[in-house]
Amino acid sequence: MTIAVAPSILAADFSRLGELVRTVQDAGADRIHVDVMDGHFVPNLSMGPVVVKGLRPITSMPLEVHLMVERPNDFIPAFVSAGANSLIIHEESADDSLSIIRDIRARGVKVGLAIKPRTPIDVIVPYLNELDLVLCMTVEPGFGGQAFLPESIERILNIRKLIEQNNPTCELEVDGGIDARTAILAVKAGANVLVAGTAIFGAEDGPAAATRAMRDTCIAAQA
Ligand SMILES: O=C(CO)[C@H](O)[C@H](O)COP(=O)(O)O
Ligand SMILES: [Co+2]
Repeated sequence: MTIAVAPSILAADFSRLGELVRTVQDAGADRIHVDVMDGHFVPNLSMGPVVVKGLRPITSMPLEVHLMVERPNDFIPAFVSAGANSLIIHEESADDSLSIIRDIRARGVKVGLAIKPRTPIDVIVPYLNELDLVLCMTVEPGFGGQAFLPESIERILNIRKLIEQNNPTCELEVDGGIDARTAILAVKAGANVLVAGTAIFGAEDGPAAATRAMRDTCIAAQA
């Protein structure tokens, strides 16, 4: 399966956001990950549809929105209108995940389901047939810059098995503490989409070199 690198703009310098997005695009990033936090589902605030709207005309990369919010249903129309290409909701955030998943797809955008590190992985099974992507959180959601949780590896292996059994075209994304070292472990366990914020936008040698290095090492790990 193709490996995709998804820089998370949560770690970017917002005064230079457009320039940095173009930099990672030119370096081979595959999509941009937009972390949306409401101060309720997670104890932090971040960004909303205006950021997606602002980025839409300056990049050809797909914009994927990771909704860490209560009542995700309330925000779907605004993100779709702003130009999001995929919306990822948390299984833990809504009682009616299936109807929200169907609503997102009916609006012509891709749909993903995220689970937090302590959520049993089996919760994804009833939805798998209708998903484009499963997001396995590898830190507690809410903040960038945290350390990858090592117990995630077994979860990734087991989610990959569920995907192969139920919907082999579904992507498996990992998010949280992904750097060159943990990306290789995640890819070997079965992940194919790598979200990285701090490791890309906080890299000493800059976001372009970090994007290229992550792509190259993951492709090598997969071979
Ligand atoms: O969803 C997130 C946090 O809830 C972020 O996408 C994630 O933390 C990426 O940041 P970093 O690579 O710095 O860990
Ligand atoms: Co995220």
